[in-house]
Amino acid sequence: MRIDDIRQRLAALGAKPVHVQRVLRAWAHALPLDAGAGRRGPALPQAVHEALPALAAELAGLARVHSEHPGEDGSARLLVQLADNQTVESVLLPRDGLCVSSQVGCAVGCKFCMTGRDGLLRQVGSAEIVAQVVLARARRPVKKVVFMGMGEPAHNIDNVLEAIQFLGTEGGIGHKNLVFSTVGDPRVFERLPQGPVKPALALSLHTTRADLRADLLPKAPPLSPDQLVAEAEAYARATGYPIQYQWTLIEGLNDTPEELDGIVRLLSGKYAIMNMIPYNAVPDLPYRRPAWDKAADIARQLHRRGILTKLRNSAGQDVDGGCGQLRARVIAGEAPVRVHKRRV
Ligand SMILES: C[S@@+](CC[C@H](N)C(=O)[O-])C[C@H]1O[C@@H](n2cnc3c(N)ncnc32)[C@H](O)[C@@H]1O
Ligand code: SF4
Repeated sequence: MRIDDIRQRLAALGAKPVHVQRVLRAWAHALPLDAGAGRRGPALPQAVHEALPALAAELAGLARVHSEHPGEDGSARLLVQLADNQTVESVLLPRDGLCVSSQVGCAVGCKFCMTGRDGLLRQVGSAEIVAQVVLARARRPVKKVVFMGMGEPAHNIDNVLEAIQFLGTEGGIGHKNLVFSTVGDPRVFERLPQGPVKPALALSLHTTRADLRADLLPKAPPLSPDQLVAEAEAYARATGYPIQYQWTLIEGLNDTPEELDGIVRLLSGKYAIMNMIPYNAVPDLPYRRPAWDKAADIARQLHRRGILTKLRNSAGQDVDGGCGQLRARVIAGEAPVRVHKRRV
């Protein structure tokens, strides 16, 4: 379901724009849909008022918690069941953040990512994206939303941008606290600068070598790392927020001295933060997580060479690392693993 469908249904019942906004704002903040109506503004038309219980039930059915898995770091991973029983993952992050999913599955097929293994199953509608925020807000405050869960937001850009625009207005989230995470796609560089709500951009770079990137991210658009950085830099300068480069650090693959030289060449002088996230191993895949000390040394070296670098663990990794792993385990009928790893 799209947010626009809800707007149109309310309008068909006689709701004026001010009523529609009031109902949607209440929803976005996990309040009863009639919260505030008649107190600080006009009462809702009778037909709208009468339709609210059914609408509330329908919106609640867009996303339900199938299971909840608290992590050691204050995060909690939610397996979220959509109305057609498909499931996606949302992660409640420490410090009022939320990671949401934009697709069930993903067509990019990154070789190291669990989400990409079965291809794309379906798009997540804009209302279903907001419903993940509403579910989270029923549990704790949400002041930042990152699109780093399952799926490639660029492949569902209309729904994702509709959700971003809504969250940045009625949803009350600061624009730079909405983070669009992508492998990089011409549609992103064309559409993001045009929107009234401009999110921050996280670019999953992973390597500075065009040949390795084409191999690891087989269905990502054929933009070279140099082209991606040039496009992203233009967006950073236009918005005033730095690009967050994502680098999933994989042992022996993109943790080499040549890659560090490549990063320095590509990102020196750029308005950028390099986020290095050691890989969470996925069963049956040949990729390995580097030792924490080695990852820390890489981050230090980059820092010394002038690249603002942060070494991070992905949140909730003790309750099933990279996005898509929890869903896969539950589908396979296995209990989520709990492993103890060093935290940042
Ligand atoms: C799941 S993707 C979703 C957003 C978008 N498709 C992208 O690739 O940026 C978000 C981030 O998770 C990372 N990721 C995927 N699998 C991972 C794993 N097993 N361990 C650590 N990071 C992983 C990706 O590299 C990407 O930077
Ligand atoms: S890392 Fe992102 S783009 Fe790649 S398969 Fe996973 S979800 Fe899709």
